[in-house]
Amino acid sequence: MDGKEVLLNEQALKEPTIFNHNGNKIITEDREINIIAKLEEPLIVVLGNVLSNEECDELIQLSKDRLERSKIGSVREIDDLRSSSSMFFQEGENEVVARIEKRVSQIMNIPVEHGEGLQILNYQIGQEYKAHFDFFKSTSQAATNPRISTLVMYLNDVEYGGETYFPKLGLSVSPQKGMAVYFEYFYNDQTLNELTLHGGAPVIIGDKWAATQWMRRKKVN
Ligand SMILES: O=C(O)CCC(=O)C(=O)O
Ligand SMILES: [Fe+2]
Repeated sequence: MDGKEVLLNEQALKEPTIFNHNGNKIITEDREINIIAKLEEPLIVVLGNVLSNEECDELIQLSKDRLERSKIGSVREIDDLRSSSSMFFQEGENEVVARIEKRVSQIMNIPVEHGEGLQILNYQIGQEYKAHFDFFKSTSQAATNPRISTLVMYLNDVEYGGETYFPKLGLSVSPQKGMAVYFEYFYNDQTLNELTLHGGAPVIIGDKWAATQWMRRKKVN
């Protein structure tokens, strides 16, 4: 190989991803998910038809009396970074949660047992989640079982604001009921992981409901 060929090969070589779906659909046990848009590296995938309208409404109903001010980090502290309210479901807590966990595990290609409980988030006007990384600091205790990927599902349409934005990539995803955005940050190349910096933009009109699934490298507990 001459120098030029080596260079071309290096450029063509992408790191393997956890997400393993090609084509325009993901066929899970109980639903066909649409692959709408992809950024290749770091991999970010916009997905449609992840949840039915009824599932979105049910998740809101089941969580709305259990919301508390959101916390951050592996030690769960209150911080200005995040002004939303949220709650976690226990794994398999009820029928709809169990069904969604199973589907999400097939989308994310990671066993259900590696998931932190499904988290429901509610943002009122002006509330936001400032730009952050979902992975833990390498110095934190939780880093022995790192977070590797995230799926943010939208449970309602937000009239204005509330986008999930990736400031280093100039990308933002508007919340649409039943749709989701997937991203992963388990690359060997740490610069790729750092490109997954993201936030939930302030809601300007309406309110925003979302469900987040964070996956870990190993089983949780
Ligand atoms: O609300 C959003 O759009 C983003 C949520 C998020 O970043 C998270 O739950 O980690
Ligand atoms: Fe996040």
